[in-house]
Amino acid sequence: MDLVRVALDVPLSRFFDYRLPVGESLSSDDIGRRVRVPFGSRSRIGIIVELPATTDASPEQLRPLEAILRDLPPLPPDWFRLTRFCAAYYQAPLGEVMLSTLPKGLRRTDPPKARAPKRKATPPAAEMPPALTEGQRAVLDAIVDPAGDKPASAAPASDFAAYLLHGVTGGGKTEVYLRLIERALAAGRQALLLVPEINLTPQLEARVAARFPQAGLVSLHSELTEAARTRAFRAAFLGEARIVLGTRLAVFTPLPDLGLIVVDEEHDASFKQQDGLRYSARDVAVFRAHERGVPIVLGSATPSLESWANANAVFNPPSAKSAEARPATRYTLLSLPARAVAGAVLPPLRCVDTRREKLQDGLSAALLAAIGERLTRGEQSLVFLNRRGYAPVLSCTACGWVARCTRCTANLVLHLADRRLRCHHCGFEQRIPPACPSCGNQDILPFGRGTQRIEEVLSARFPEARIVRVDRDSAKSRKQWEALLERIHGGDADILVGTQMLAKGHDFPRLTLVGAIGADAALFAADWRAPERLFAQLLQVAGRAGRAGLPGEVLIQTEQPQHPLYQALARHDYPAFAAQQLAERAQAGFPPYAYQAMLRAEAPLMEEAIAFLAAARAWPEIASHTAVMCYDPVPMRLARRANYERAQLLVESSSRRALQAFLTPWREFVAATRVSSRLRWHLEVDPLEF
Ligand SMILES: Nc1ncnc2c1ncn2[C@@H]1O[C@H](COP(=O)(O)OP(=O)(O)OP(=O)(O)O)[C@@H](O)[C@H]1O
Ligand SMILES: [Zn+2]
Repeated sequence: MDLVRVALDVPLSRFFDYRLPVGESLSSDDIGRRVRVPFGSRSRIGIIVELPATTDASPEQLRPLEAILRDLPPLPPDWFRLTRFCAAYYQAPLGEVMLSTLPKGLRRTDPPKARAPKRKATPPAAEMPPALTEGQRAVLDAIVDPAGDKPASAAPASDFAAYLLHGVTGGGKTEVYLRLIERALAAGRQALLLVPEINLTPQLEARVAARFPQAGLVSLHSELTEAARTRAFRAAFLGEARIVLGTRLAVFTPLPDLGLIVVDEEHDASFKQQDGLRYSARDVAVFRAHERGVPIVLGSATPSLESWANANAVFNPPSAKSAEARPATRYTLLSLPARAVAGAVLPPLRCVDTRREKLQDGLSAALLAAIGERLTRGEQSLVFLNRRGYAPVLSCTACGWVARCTRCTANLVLHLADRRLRCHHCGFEQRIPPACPSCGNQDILPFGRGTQRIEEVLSARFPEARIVRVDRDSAKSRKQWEALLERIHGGDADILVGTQMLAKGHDFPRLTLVGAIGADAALFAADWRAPERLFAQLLQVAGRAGRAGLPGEVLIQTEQPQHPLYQALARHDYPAFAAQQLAERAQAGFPPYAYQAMLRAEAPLMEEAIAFLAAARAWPEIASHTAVMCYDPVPMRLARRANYERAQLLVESSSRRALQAFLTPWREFVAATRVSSRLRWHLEVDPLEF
């Protein structure tokens, strides 16, 4: 009998066998093809993983396939290896992983009629590249040529090499990427360029397209329509698109001629998927480059400490708790120590000590004066505050009532722009009450400041200035975001007030002042990764100043001017900051000197969530995994979200291998536990947030 084994998008670690209908035939070349199969009372799309000789299914269970889809070539073996790796490493069911990496259009049993893609007009002539700076030249010389143009006999089995490109802000990393892409294209290969949030980088898209108008560049990200994403995926898979620019999900695109992977802003937390398959696209990209034998470049002005440790043997002291000796330098460190534009230097950065002065609506005299100077000179200023809304707290001055979310352990944020109170965790919203709901007092007041309030303060202070606020409320859609960017680029903005949306990757030539306010909170956050994130954010946002030859300046309002983080920042000294943080982490046995996984549970009652985790912790075989430390279940910091109480259980080991060896059987045990239908759980490997 002709048997077909199929992977399906179901939360089970197994495949399903079907019968080949009479008259159809398949060969091993068809492994990787999509098929439509009956499953329960419905049809589903699956992927052929094997043509087995025998099956455990009884003849009655064995149903015939409904259709073999031949609109695309079969998914290739390297894609199987990639998805298998992810399923094993991230402890997720293989079928679910495989199907979830495909665009929705290819997972539908009723695919919409494919429209022919709009023919693009004849591409314009390619833009001329600038002459390289010395730094860029040195970096490019150090990176192996992805070209497979060596004589076959001399070609090594693999061109894999991983580079960490540490380039100061404005150092010209993008030009390095473009030159690498050029080399890959010239060698007849495809290039994959991963960026954290495509929304934030229409500029990059335009730059790549202008440089390589013939390369059929496609973008892959979650904001595309289903049809557009399917089209882009096809073009990449068929090799028509020679450059793929995308967010984390693009890392799984089958690319027959892959020759280069670049991960820009590799430190960015957006590379980590926070639901479903919780993978790190950066880490998956490194695996993929290794597996395909192609070079990979991770770029950042503020690399993740994981990557920095991988590129610096010196930060891997043998004294670190690590049992498994970390391979000395797994990545080659390359750097761009100076700005690329002639005359552009890193802006001087100064802390404004706010203990010594009375702030005017949250703004120091020094910052206000500096903004005033920019206005006179016709330059732009950016006030950075990573908190959207008007104020984080609305409270009654008489009874102390505070507007809280009824569904979460969180305050409601006041949004004056549309007169609403909003929960930033669950999306709940309501009108602003006219009086205190608790005591009836009419005097309820906002406390603290968000971007809307700073915008209001600045427009009262500088009525003649054109102020543009950029945050997730003002740039809800990509269209709105592009309109704002256009306004800023067109010079129709004097003062920008924005969250981290403005910190990343932008190049505004007339921007010469950056002021950061409200940053201190992160210094004392309970999350031990908070300093790493704060440093990266501030250095990135500071890096927006003075990029085009006009001298820039950065002011940071703080009550802790002597804090080592700010001191390192003032010197633009990422290596010193990283060294200090890594020393602390080695001491405390935190990543990258330990490997972690987190089991989380949520249920209507905290007891249920904790009990589930306690049962997981009571796994009888736990004692035999001596290299793994299993902590006690605890409520999460945001203990309730959207009416679910949340708890977590951390497991940790100094050996990645030992952790993996523990997780696989443990997950099976956990998955087999009977739980109430109201309880949800997931296991996350290498969690970033606590
Ligand atoms: N070789 C060069 N000659 C002249 N200008 C250059 C050169 N390389 C890059 N530039 C310019 O320098 C500026 C900064 O470059 P780019 O945006 O690539 O920096 P980056 O390292 O990606 O910075 P960031 O991390 O801050 O985004 C850009 O305006 C770019 O056009
Ligand atoms: Zn809420």
